[in-house]
Amino acid sequence: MYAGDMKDKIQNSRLTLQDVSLSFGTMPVLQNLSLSVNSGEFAVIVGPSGCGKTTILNLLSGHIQPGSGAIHREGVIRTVYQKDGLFPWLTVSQNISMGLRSVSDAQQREEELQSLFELIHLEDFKNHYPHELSGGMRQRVELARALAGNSDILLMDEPFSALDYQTRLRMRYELVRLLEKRPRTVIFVTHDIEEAAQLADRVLVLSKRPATILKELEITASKPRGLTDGEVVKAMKEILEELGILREIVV
Ligand SMILES: Nc1ncnc2c1ncn2[C@@H]1O[C@H](COP(=O)(O)OP(=O)(O)OP(=O)(O)O)[C@@H](O)[C@H]1O
Repeated sequence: MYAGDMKDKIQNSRLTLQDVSLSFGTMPVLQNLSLSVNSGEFAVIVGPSGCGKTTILNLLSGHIQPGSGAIHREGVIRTVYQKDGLFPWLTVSQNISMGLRSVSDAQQREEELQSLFELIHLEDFKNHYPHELSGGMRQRVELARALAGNSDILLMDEPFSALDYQTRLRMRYELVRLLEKRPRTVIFVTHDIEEAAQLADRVLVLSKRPATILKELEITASKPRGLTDGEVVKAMKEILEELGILREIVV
């Protein structure tokens, strides 16, 4: 699937959890949780540590099954995690090609690979191995692999949290730029309130475990958003308030 067709195809990528409950042993992690992510939407999930954010992504990807409730998914899902998911024994080019296995035509695969390299500006590193790249470069390769071929939905679990602050800021802009070229439906988990406010169309603020949605915050400002843009600062304040963090710091 190529950029031109993507806007149409993305119309069909929806994700829904309906009344989902899940326990690990006797510990309830999710209780009657419902949420829905629209085609082309960038939804960010924030919430206290251990409240069930990764569990929600695992349910959405189909890695685990709910105890009760329904999950509805339409579209090809790719995941990007915090931990470097590249195969260390494969070159950058071979790693990205893993995302192109469904493209059967060799020439089409080669063209797509070339276009992905141009997109992430790493043409000179095709034959390098992951350990020869910086952390930010490795995450760009991860993004290229996730955006390769016919994916529709990206599930991203704290993808930038292992990077230094400046690289994280750059990666936010990079992600916005890449999604402009290759639109996807995104569900993005983060602890970083700035990141949420700069990237999200909608922020879902979760409660402590068992997680419920405390607040849904729509952010309509155009992207890329600056860190000190009015809407970004306002959203950060609202998220912090909802999480009870602003109150704790002030007290
Ligand atoms: N496979 C599992 N078996 C047992 N317990 C689990 C399993 N996976 C997660 N848990 C527990 O479920 C709860 C939710 O975990 P989860 O990883 O979804 O939280 P999280 O919100 O993503 O946390 P963090 O923000 O710290 O990454 C935690 O208490 C965790 O210990």
